[in-house]
Amino acid sequence: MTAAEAEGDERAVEAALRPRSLDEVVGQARVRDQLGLVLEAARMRGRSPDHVLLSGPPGLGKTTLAMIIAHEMTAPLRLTSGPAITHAGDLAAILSGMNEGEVLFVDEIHRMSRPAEEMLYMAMEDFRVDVVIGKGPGATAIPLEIPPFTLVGATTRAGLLPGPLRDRFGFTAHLEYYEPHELDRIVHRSAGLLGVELRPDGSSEIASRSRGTPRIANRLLRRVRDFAQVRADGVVTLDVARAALDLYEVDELGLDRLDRAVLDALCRRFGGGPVGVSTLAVAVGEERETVEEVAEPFLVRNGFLARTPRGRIATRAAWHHLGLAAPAAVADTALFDD
Ligand SMILES: Nc1ncnc2c1ncn2[C@@H]1O[C@H](COP(=O)(O)OP(=O)(O)OP(=O)(O)O)[C@@H](O)[C@H]1O
Ligand SMILES: [Mg+2]
Repeated sequence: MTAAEAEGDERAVEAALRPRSLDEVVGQARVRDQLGLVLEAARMRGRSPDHVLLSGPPGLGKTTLAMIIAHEMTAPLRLTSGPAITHAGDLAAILSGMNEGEVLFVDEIHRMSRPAEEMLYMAMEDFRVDVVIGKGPGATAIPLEIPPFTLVGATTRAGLLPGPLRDRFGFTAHLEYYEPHELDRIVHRSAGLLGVELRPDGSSEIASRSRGTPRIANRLLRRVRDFAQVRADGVVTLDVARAALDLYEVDELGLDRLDRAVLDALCRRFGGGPVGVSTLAVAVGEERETVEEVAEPFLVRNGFLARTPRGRIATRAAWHHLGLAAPAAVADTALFDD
């Protein structure tokens, strides 16, 4: 199997594990309740639901919820993403092809170009866009009606969305990291779908190392399953889960190789900081975005790293976790928590 095939395979498994209806969604009780109400009310009125913004760190269920919204409304779903819309014309082409009641999912909506964003404001509010034909003094704007639709936007960075765009969403759901008992249920559910035999303590071991993230829980489950099949009798017990996760360098707290590399660079190379996130990213050989959106939220949440106006600093817990003695000046996390 080539790397591309393997990745395609992973994506297919991920799709197979996605809950299809709100009832199947584990955790996020508040979001589920609120969204359920929005959808139910829209169904009663026979109208498209209000535009929905889903925000939160990667892997918590934004794409899943977008698909569920369409499914619950028995509406077709169109998928696109901010980076794919480089010109306003790209968006005009999508919008002009929409049918009444359709759900348009724009992933990474914070990465849309400015002109497209402005066109979207109008489309969201008035279900109309102005398509500009030609350039310079001869340019004319042709108004184009769009049938009522529901925009579902997803972003890992709600803070980056301009106010006017944020305000045009009738409902905003912020997804939170999952509790270990919720991840435990997700692991059980996925094991059932994948036909993996799982002991309760094996499952909770996977859940507790999954950084509060369903996608990671599902990925770790698959790696543990590999290990169980090849090195054991196929059953995921506590010992099997532990041995497999150690092999894949996921530690007891769920820190993976990137998380540890970030902390390691921060402490060993930069004396605990403060250091800018770009510098830190270069030091670990990763994109700034990856460090900022994948590693940092988890490290901040667990009190290993703090964001300060002057840069990132390692907390006492970070030094400890690496087995290093913290310099006397290292402050307690609480002072810097943001
Ligand atoms: N509440 C949930 N219950 C059960 N499984 C879930 C839940 N949320 C997410 N998952 C699982 O986690 C996987 C990742 O979810 P999803 O793709 O929706 O995340 P995302 O927020 O869109 O991430 P990204 O920001 O990277 O696009 C899905 O395949 C799904 O199986
Ligand atoms: Mg997604």
